[in-house]
Amino acid sequence: MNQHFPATAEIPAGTPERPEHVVRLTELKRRFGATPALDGVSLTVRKGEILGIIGRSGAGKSTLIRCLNGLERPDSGQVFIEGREISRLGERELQPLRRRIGMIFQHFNLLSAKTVEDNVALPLKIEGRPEAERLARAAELLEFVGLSEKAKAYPASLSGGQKQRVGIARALAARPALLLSDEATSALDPETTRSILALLKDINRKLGLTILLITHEMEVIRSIADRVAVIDAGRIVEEGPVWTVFADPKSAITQSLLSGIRPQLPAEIASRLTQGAGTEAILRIDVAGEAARGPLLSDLAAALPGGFRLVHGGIDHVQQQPVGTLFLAVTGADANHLEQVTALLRAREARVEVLGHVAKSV
Ligand SMILES: Nc1ncnc2c1ncn2[C@@H]1O[C@H](COP(=O)(O)OP(=O)(O)OP(=O)(O)O)[C@@H](O)[C@H]1O
Repeated sequence: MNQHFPATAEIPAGTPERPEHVVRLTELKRRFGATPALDGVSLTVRKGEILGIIGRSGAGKSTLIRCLNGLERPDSGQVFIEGREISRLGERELQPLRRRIGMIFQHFNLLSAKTVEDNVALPLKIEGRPEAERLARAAELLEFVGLSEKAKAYPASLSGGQKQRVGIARALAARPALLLSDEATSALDPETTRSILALLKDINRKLGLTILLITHEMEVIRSIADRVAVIDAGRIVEEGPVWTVFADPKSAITQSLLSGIRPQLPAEIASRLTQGAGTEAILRIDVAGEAARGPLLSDLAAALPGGFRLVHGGIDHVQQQPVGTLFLAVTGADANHLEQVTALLRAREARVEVLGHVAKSV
């Protein structure tokens, strides 16, 4: 049942597709009138990984998904699914390829007139599988998502989290190569979101299934993604392992998307900052990985005879790596002192910025 599409003659010579690339997009462009919904997107999703694509409303996420499942044709560029170029295929040739992508949606998209087990078995019915096989697979999947007792229930009697579990079971029914999650937790409360994300992580680990996660929430990326690609105005503006992007976001849009979950200078201090000298200098220090494992604060204490106070911040863990931001108020440090401290921190691969001064103790 777990069929793989053979390499085809349609793959241009000289660009051998690599089996570890479940999805590969090259310079994808799609314009609606004057709006470039996709403006040259190149991206790969590697076998077994969870790739998160994050962007604000209008960034191009839906257009990207529609190009991936062949509902939208790009103006230019290519979409490879398991090594097969799909962007020019006709509807009939697309059908079996679409089945290689299991999708879950924000509003679950279950059929209300069908029972839970029939919803789960639907992709197999479409494939023409015999009933006994369909029901056995549905039972297996409902057990996996923890909903065996709901097999005969109808979607209306389920909670949002349960509906999404059914959606996930249905997406897995035909043993896809890729699970595509389109804002799958956006309609759920925080606790249910956590349990659905934990289930997706479990699916990735236990089944080795590749997951492409589309979201506008950094918390979702932080929880389960291995890699993140940030999309803005139809372009991938930043891409990398989640913890490195969290530790050192390069683009303004990534910084802005992270502002809700990374420590920020408290507004009451920010409003009192001046660039002239004052009694206390306010420093922002960003550390990650090895730099966050060293005795940074005791080194700082030794270098700052006037002392300092931690006014805000902390160390978080992203992909088991420490990633932290600290805001310090440094007392009695002249420009010379601050330069020495800055050099010391940079030597330890911390990023440091003197944000300004405050006239009084904060
Ligand atoms: N069929 C269409 N006709 C005209 N403009 C479109 C069409 N589809 C998308 N767009 C435009 O393309 C841009 C990208 O839209 P898209 O829906 O892909 O973004 P998105 O990131 O999915 O946004 P959201 O999170 O709000 O769904 C937007 O400016 C949108 O208005």
